[in-house]
Amino acid sequence: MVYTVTLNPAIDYIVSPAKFSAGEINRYQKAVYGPGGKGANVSLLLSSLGVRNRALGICAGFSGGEIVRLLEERGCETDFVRMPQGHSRINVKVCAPDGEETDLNGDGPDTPPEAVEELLQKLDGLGEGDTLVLAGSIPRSVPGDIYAAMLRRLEGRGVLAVVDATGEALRCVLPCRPFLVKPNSDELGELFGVEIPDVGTAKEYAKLLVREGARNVVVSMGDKGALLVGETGQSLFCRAVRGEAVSTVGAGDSLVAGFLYGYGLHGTLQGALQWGVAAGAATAFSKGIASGDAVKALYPRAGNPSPI
Ligand SMILES: Nc1ncnc2c1ncn2[C@@H]1O[C@H](COP(=O)(O)OP(=O)(O)OP(=O)(O)O)[C@@H](O)[C@H]1O
Ligand SMILES: O=P(O)(O)OC[C@@]1(O)O[C@H](CO)[C@@H](O)[C@@H]1O
Repeated sequence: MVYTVTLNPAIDYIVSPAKFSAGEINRYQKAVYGPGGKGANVSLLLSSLGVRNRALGICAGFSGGEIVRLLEERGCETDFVRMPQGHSRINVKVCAPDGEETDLNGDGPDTPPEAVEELLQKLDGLGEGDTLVLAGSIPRSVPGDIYAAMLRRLEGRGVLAVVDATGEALRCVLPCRPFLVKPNSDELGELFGVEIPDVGTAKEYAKLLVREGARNVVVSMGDKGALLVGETGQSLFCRAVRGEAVSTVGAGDSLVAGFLYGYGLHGTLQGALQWGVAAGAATAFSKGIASGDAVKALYPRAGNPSPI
């Protein structure tokens, strides 16, 4: 069973004004909103692809209740810790007509140690055959090494760990030997204080993450595609599917969901990467997270990942 953890879930409110300029009143006609936060997005797409999973996390207030309701409405099993104070964030995504996207992501509610402890206890039942996806930002009030603490708690239980995090939260999980980490190229660059202009440079720095302990690293590179570097030294590149992007919000999370779906289907990293790239594109080409059917329809257009 796959479990996703979203410590800081959100309602994503996506607007596409006909014109957008900072400092002015920008009017929009229609908005699309849905449950968000990286782990929740992975759960949404896995459910739509028919992969049984449970979305875990911590939420609060009217928005937290709505996030859980919307997830369940879309077929996700959920088990969130509900805090009595505060409210989960509402993240506003502005898609400008020129294709540029602006994200307004909140800090999220204060999250006390008791809420984190309650969540940790929910993880205690995981074991052999389970996959745990830890994805998204860590609320300010939660220790920055919480993902590493979760993985240490599960050590020796045969749980496959997937981590989509940035900065120190990512670095400190590496010694726990996660099955997969998925930085995008900017996040990988930030980790080493460098620019990642091309696939060759991405490969060089992804290898360093493998050396620090990651079993597999996927570097997502937006409309270029995605690179995989594995612990046995293999590296594969899969070019992005060509098409018109509508909103790339959640494309990285979709890549993670597609990767897990493909890995379950084929049992190979190659198959996993190809499904991941198809899923990322399916979400980039739609407003909100793509449906499983849209991913399956795009899969034949995703090229075979090839050694690089
Ligand atoms: N414009 C696009 N056209 C085709 N495929 C895309 C496009 N944008 C993203 N993708 C696919 O989705 C994958 C993930 O996208 P991206 O690298 O933007 O992730 P991300 O930065 O982690 O996104 P987010 O944080 O919003 O989830 C890419 O590796 C690519 O395969
Ligand atoms: O602030 P974080 O946790 O880093 O990212 C949150 C977020 O931008 O990530 C998802 C897209 O990947 C959205 O659903 C959500 O709003």
